[in-house]
Amino acid sequence: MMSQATMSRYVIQVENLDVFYGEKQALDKIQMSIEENTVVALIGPSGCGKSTFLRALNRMNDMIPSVRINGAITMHDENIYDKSIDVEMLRKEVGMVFQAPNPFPKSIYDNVAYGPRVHGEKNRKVLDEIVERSLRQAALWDEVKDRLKDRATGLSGGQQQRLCIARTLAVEPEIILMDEPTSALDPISTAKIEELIQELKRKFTIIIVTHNMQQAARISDRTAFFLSGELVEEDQTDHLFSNPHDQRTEDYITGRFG
Ligand SMILES: Nc1ncnc2c1ncn2[C@@H]1O[C@H](COP(=O)(O)OP(=O)(O)OP(=O)(O)O)[C@@H](O)[C@H]1O
Repeated sequence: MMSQATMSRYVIQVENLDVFYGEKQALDKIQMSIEENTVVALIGPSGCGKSTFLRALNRMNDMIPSVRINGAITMHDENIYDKSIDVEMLRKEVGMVFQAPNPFPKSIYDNVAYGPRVHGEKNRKVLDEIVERSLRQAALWDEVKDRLKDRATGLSGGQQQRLCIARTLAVEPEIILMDEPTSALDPISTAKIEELIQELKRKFTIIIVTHNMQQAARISDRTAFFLSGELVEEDQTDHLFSNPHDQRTEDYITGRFG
């Protein structure tokens, strides 16, 4: 056993990650270490590889037939690309929230209970507890507690996105990936999700793709700037925005291209 002091604070270590779609290289030798209980923002122009990087972290790219991956992503001292890895378990540990809210056409309750049920939970009392806890963690409980049997698709866009976050939390992940989770939402719903992210990082590690640099600056501890498949710079968010090391980062954050 390692002592507490020598144990890595990094929940994710990415080493020399290449991702190809057929002949096209989408990520080139990415190195990044991610500490627990932080929010990491991924920024960069369209097509630079942000979503590809995010999807590499829970092996969502595996579903695309032409994909080829080199390098390693280590979580808890295991390479998630090892043959022995149970991808279903990995996706339980590393949850994902998408750009457009995508609740199932089921009740609010059944959306949140979905994951635990898939993993074998049948006890109604336990499920009730999970649903309430997850909805509370997603700051949605008070708005929906009297209508848990209503269809999720009747909720507002912002509520649907918080429901999708609750659905992710229900299986108790360690890491939450978010791919532009507020880009389809109005400013008030966006502010609620941003506030929620600040709350969630006490318990989870959050990696978020955003096109919005103000959002990255508001909510993240660290920011990673990608360009043409390369990780140009990764730093504490306030440093990256106030004192970037690379000219390309400076050009991007000052709006010279994008
Ligand atoms: N399924 C796929 N098949 C082939 N090429 C793909 C696929 N997905 C992404 N790519 C290519 O890989 C590169 C990186 O795409 P990716 O979606 O990761 O970028 P991004 O930074 O997330 O872009 P955006 O901000 O527009 O979502 C792009 O050139 C894109 O065209």
